[in-house]
Amino acid sequence: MNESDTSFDYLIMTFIAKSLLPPTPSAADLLRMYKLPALRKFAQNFLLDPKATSKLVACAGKIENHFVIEVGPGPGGITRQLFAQGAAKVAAIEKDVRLFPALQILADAVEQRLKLYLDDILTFPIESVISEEYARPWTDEKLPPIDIIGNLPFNISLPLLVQWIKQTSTQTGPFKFGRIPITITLQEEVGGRLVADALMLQRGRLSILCQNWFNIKVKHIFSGRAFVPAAKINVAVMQLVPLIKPLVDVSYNRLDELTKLAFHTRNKPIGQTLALLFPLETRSENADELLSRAKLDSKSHALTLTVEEWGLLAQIYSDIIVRPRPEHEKIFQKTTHELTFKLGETFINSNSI
Ligand SMILES: C[S@@+](CC[C@H](N)C(=O)[O-])C[C@H]1O[C@@H](n2cnc3c(N)ncnc32)[C@H](O)[C@@H]1O
Repeated sequence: MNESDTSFDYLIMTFIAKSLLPPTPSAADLLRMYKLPALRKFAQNFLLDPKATSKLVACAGKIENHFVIEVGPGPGGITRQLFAQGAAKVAAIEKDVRLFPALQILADAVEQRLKLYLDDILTFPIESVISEEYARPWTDEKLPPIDIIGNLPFNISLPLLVQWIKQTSTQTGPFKFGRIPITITLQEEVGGRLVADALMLQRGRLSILCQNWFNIKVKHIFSGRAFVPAAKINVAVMQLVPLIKPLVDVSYNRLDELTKLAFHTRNKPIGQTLALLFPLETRSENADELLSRAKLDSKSHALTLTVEEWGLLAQIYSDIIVRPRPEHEKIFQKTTHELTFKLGETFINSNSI
């Protein structure tokens, strides 16, 4: 938290919070009242200090009259700040049933404006709770008055992020309502991977996938001590705003397949790695075509390539594998199967990035 967040700004926030929210016990009081220890299985590291929760919500920008989807409200510390900063409505999805009596107190105080859902955010259809009145065309410069906000449970942050990137790439799920900005906490190291440029060691599959579809900013870094219980690492507040046009118009699956393979063996020259995408019988011919059409040297390394170069590679790869060559298709399927076997479950089939 920097200097300017403390004194005057904080007094104003507190004043506004009081004027917009009827008096209710604080999130910390609710945890004490209901005797709710944080549970590891739900990756619970609560943000209870109102200065910290107001900072997190401020990272989302202006949310006045917005519809907010909150991931994992916990005892409601961030939820109350959403109302304090003017959210019109909040849909909060929480998996831990123990927290509902505490959250219900807040829901009663704000009447119909807070809807609670006992569910798993990984399978919850977010789009089903957003009403059409908040939608904006994808191509509008102006973002829709909808936000996804959350102090995410670390154990599901990566699969959730991957799901949102996929949905953004096809403008489906909640993103059928427009370019909804996402403001979330991630481990600082993971946040670093999202924004890592070419040549940075943190650069990986996640950097390429995120940067192709989002404008990403690190908005704030919390020390692990800001959380209850304290987190062992620093935590970054990241904001991801979907781009009107991706850097490269390419399918998520192709870009994912290519970067998964290339960053798995990131120290090898790209020519060697990318050749593995193709069946043995056509390997050298296809790999040569891929590199020459992308104007890349076979000795380049994964870390040196720009998102645009990855995108172009994925487009050409797509081109090559969908070519109508029945015998090629057969061989290709066989080789992919062999690859899965050779490199093990964790490689081709894993979600790990
Ligand atoms: C890091 S805590 C944050 C809690 C609260 N927002 C705060 O900042 O104090 C993560 C929250 O997500 C909830 N959670 C964990 N897994 C979840 C899932 N799959 N779906 C929905 N909520 C989940 C946890 O129970 C917990 O309340």
